[in-house]
Amino acid sequence: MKSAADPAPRRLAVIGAGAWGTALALQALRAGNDVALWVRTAEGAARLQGENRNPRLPGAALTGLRITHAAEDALAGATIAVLAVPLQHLRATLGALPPLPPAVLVSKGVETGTLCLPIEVLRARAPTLPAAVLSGPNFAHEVAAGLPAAAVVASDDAGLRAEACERLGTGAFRLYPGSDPTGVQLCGAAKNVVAIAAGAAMGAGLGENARAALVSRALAEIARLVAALGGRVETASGLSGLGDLLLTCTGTSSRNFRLGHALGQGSTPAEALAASSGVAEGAATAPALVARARAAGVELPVCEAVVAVLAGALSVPAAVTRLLERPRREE
Ligand SMILES: NC(=O)c1ccc[n+]([C@@H]2O[C@H](COP(=O)([O-])OP(=O)(O)OC[C@H]3O[C@@H](n4cnc5c(N)ncnc54)[C@H](O)[C@@H]3O)[C@@H](O)[C@H]2O)c1
Ligand SMILES: O=P(O)(O)OC[C@H](O)CO
Repeated sequence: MKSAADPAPRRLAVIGAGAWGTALALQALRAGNDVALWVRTAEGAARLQGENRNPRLPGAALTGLRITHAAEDALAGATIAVLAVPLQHLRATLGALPPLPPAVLVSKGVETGTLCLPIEVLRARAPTLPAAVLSGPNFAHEVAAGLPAAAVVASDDAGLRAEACERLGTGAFRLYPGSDPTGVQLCGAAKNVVAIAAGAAMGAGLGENARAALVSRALAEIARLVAALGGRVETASGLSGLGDLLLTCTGTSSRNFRLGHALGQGSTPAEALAASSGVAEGAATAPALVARARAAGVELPVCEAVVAVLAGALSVPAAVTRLLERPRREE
């Protein structure tokens, strides 16, 4: 029973009610927060309130969440905002929100055109707001179900990363504080592109050996990119790098893997994108990631192959041939 001495639960707002925002809202509730979940449209909010379930998360009841379309209500009194909209919509969403409390960004990707990472998109709106990124091998439906999982919460702000780990973590959802937000964001963006490549390899029937080789070489290119852009090489072998590559390049729940699989089986990019359910962030991120890497003088052969396939400039078999014919260097 709650005693008079128990502090009131602290408020936390989740902005975005896709699969991941909803799963994290449920997770924040389990961790003891008073949670508001902001839904983009009034119709969407009414549907979630009425049905007490999110169609993107079969089986997860939303009991206990305050679901609202009013951003002022969602953010009133909140001491942390979890920003969970797809990266390509983050800038527009932020532009329509009232002032934010310290933010935890959970989108993975690089913005088209600006080539910004999530925290850089936030900086355009709130230049000095404390910000963290949460990333790791996390399928939303498993986190929503309370199954064991881990992620890193990385920030330059030691107070925020500690608070976010405490406010969003539980025994089953193990959050590690980290101090390399640049590396974590690059790993989270790149793994979605690599998952498209892995899916394509499997869809084309190239076999398990080919996938393992592809993912290992992709890990090397991610580590080079992280180092070139000021992150730490070790981050690539952590939860946001190797951990998420393992999940997304092998788990058939991955939308990015499924998109690649369809390409490998012979769908055109337009057909594969039209058939994909939810947001496969790797598709929009691939050209932006490659452009950002090129600007830093870094070559990303696997990601560049994905860009060419998605643009319809190269078939999956031709992309494989191109990768196999590259001059060999020492590993
Ligand atoms: N689903 C996962 O398992 C998972 C896990 C970790 C990270 N992520 C990341 O979280 C982010 C959100 O993914 P998700 O899986 O929750 O998305 P989703 O595919 O479940 O839902 C898409 C969301 O985007 C919203 N949306 C559509 N058009 C919009 C617009 N114009 N402006 C603003 N919002 C719009 C929809 O309302 C919906 O809430 C992505 O960056 C993804 O990479 C997802
Ligand atoms: O379904 P995907 O490919 O967007 O992957 C979801 C998460 O990013 C996995 O960590």
